[in-house]
Amino acid sequence: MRYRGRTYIGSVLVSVNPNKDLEIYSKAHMERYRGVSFYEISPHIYAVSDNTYRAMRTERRDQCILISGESGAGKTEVSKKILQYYATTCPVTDHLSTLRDRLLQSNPVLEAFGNAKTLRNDNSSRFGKYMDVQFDFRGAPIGGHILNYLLEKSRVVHQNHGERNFHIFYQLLEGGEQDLLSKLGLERNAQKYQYLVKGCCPRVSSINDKNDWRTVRKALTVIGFHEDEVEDLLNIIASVLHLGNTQFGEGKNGENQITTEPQLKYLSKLLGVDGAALREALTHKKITAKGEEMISPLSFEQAVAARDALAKAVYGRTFTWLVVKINQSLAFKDDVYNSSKGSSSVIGLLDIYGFEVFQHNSFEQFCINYCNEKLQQLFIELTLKSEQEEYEAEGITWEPVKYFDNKIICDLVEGKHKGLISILDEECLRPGEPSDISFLEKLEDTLGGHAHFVTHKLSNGKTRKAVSREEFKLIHYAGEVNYSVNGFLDKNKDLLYRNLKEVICQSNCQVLSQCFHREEVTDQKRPETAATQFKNSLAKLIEILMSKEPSYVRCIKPNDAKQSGRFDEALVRHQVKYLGLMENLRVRRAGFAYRRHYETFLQRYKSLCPRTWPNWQGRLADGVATLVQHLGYKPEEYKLGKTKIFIRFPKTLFSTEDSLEARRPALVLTLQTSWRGYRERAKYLRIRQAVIVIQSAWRGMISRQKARRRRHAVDIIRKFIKGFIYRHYERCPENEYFLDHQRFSFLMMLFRNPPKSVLDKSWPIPPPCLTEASEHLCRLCMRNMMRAYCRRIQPEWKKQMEQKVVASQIFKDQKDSYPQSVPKLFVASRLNSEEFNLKVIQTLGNDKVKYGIAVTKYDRRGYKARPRQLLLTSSFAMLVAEAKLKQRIDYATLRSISVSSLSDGFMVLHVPSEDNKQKSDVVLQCDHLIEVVTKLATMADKKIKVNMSQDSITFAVARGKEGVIDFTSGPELKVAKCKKGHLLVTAPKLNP
Ligand SMILES: Nc1ncnc2c1ncn2[C@@H]1O[C@H](COP(=O)(O)OP(=O)(O)OP(=O)(O)O)[C@@H](O)[C@H]1O
Repeated sequence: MRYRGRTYIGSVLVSVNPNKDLEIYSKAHMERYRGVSFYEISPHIYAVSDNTYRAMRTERRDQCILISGESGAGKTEVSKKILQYYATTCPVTDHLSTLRDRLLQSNPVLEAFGNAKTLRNDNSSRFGKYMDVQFDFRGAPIGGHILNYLLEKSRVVHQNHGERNFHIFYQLLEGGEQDLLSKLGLERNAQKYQYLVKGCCPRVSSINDKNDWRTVRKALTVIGFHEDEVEDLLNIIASVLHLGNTQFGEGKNGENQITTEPQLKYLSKLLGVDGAALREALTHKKITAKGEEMISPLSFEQAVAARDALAKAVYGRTFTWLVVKINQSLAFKDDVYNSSKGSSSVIGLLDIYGFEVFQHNSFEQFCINYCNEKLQQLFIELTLKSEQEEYEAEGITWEPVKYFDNKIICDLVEGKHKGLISILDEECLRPGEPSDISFLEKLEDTLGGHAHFVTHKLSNGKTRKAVSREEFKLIHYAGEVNYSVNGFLDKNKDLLYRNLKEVICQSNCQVLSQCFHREEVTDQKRPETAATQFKNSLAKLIEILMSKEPSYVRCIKPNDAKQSGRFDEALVRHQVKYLGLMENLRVRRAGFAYRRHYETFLQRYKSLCPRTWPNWQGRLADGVATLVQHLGYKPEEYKLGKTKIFIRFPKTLFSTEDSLEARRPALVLTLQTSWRGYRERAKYLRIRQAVIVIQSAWRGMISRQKARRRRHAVDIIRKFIKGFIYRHYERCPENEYFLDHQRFSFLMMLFRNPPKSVLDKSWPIPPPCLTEASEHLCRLCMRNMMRAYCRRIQPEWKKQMEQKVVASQIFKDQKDSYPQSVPKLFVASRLNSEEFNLKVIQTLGNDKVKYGIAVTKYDRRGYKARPRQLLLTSSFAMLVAEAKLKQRIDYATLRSISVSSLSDGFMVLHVPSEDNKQKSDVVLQCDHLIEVVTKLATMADKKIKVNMSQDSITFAVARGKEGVIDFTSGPELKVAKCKKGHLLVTAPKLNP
């Protein structure tokens, strides 16, 4: 055996109670065992805890740890250490830390109410406990659930010598504040309470009730008990003590009555029931006979039994209520961890009473030992039997290991009809006067001859002494135990008189009303007996355990004296034997430490061999063979069965696990790479898909836009064509667009290219529909321009214009040289200027004609001159004077001027005279004929008539004679006298 009292058989941990603190449960120790392979480090409960935890996480299978051993072997301690390990090493969040605290704090509460000092163990669990710890997918504890089994209720009313009642009573009396005790009607002295003095052992050196009280009170708060609930709970505890002190005695009339009134008062107050009803119920019973209810008084013994039954029932049900409340506070909260619900896994911890053999064994020991038989059966099923059967089934050559199969004992206890429990139930239920002795007789009748059942009557002379007349002996797998049948029937029936039950059902204490349902009183159905209930709950427990992967911790008690360092070999040998450790060892030695289905094995380790990675295509067995060959397994290290591989030594599997661990980073990298690639590819595809969608939407939009434009264009073209066809019609739907457009275009054209000046006569041709408007517009435009022009025009320019207008009126289309004269400006001083080249060309006839010009007044402004006189400019007058044409001209008589229509510069001023002899016209040649004539005409207020002659001009010569000037056009200007005596002027032809 390894140091510090621990070793493994296969994966079974054998733990020896050191009975002292070993200082191997520190946080540092937990860290040492965390994630380390089972066999790499010295055996420890933390190794089992960690291994189970890792198995749960890697294999995703629910696990359970079965802790077994006899009372005082250290089971409860082991289960606490396991819980502590998970609480410390598992990942937790804020919410989970509350749960972790509750999980841990549930222990002191359950121990206070369910543990007691026994002869074998100062802190013996007097109930069986199976606890499920639920973990989420991250491995964090998220919930818990406790199943409790068969509380040893009889301890409430009776304890063997040297033993105590449940801890909570002593804790309350030792630790409870004085106020609290007064309120509960209690005294701080355990000796005062009948239920606490039976074992004569109120104080135990290893137990500090005062401290434990504080721990329990704190734990109740942490778990979430409401103050009212705690108050109710304490009331119930106190009421049990008061019940114990409730005494009966004979009344005046010889009837049985309660003699302790104060107790009754406290009881009615603490239990929240009517005092009189309770008094009545404790001293009378209600019997229903032939449908009629009758009340009959109880005898002294019956009243004591009824009182004790009430105390046991109240305490027992309160304990169950306590477990229910703890479960509620540990419950997995769906709403908080909804996401992880589906992926949660469970580790179950079974800490159940060990095999018990006392001096005096009763119904409780019978149930406890039956439970141990069942667990041994499970152990056999899961390890010894199934393992050997498996080798056979898998075709592995195997030398069977012999072991004792305790199924025969289980059947003896639980068998239908012929089982001990069935017989007990039958006896309890049968009419007549069944008794413990009649039960024993029935057992003898039915089970007589069974190899594992012995009674005084059935045993032979040698062994008869070992079994008393009121006992039966069972030869358990762990040893022989004598059970006294006394109390078997009562304990099995677990009956509470109906009227007592009715009273408690009326209680206004919240906890009691949850423990005692009113329907119970009315329900006619017989309740299940305690043994049957226990049998059924055990069957359920076995079912739960079977569904999980088990790990075992076998606890060994080294000595009965609870001493450290003392090893009682006989005692240990006995435990080793009954725990089946030797068989287990033999099977393990001869067998294989591990087995895995080919598929599981291949799936887990295929990455270690290039030929099996990533997928093996052939038969699974071939794949596994290839894999183990690659891993270098030696032939003695493994065997291949029909569906599984069997690995003999743990170290082989661990080295494979180590290889997997080493390979893991690369695998993770590969997975990460593939995943990232996959994710990016998916992202890319998504983007591409999105781009395609956007593109097609965009293209669709563009195409639709184009199509819309085209359609619009086509519509317009169509409207244009139609409009064009109907352009001459009245405005109608067919042409309205066209006309509008024409109108708009025309107006826009005008807007953009309006006539630049008044001289710009260009005007766009309007569409027919706008002809009239166009004319109006044109007129308006011209008028506007002209107005503007006129506003801008200078006076000289105006004068010029007026003269030009006059010139045009006279000469336009009349005289050939007119067009050339238009652009030439009239010079204001023309008539004064030298350029005014005026000379007398000819005087007709021989006579010298005297010409005279009467310059009556010279006025620079000209217009102001006397209107009746021809006003000539001085230079013009000078010229005339120079030409010695001294002639008096009465300009008022100058009625006409004759000019030819050709381009010559000749003009004849017709000067009328009364005197024909004096009369002579003036013939002048002038370069600026048009200007001169215009000015003369203007000066004469346009009353002068300008004759335009085509061929010839006749003029008057003095003395009544007439001269003629003939005009002809030729290449150049020529003046000559022709034969007829006419003056012939050849005017040059001008280019148009
Ligand atoms: N690992 C341990 N280290 C130190 N002391 C231990 C250890 N295990 C057990 N003990 C001591 O042995 C006592 C009994 O242990 P425990 O209550 O766990 O036994 P048990 O097997 O649960 O007994 P029962 O079946 O009666 O409940 C403890 O109170 C403690 O003093």
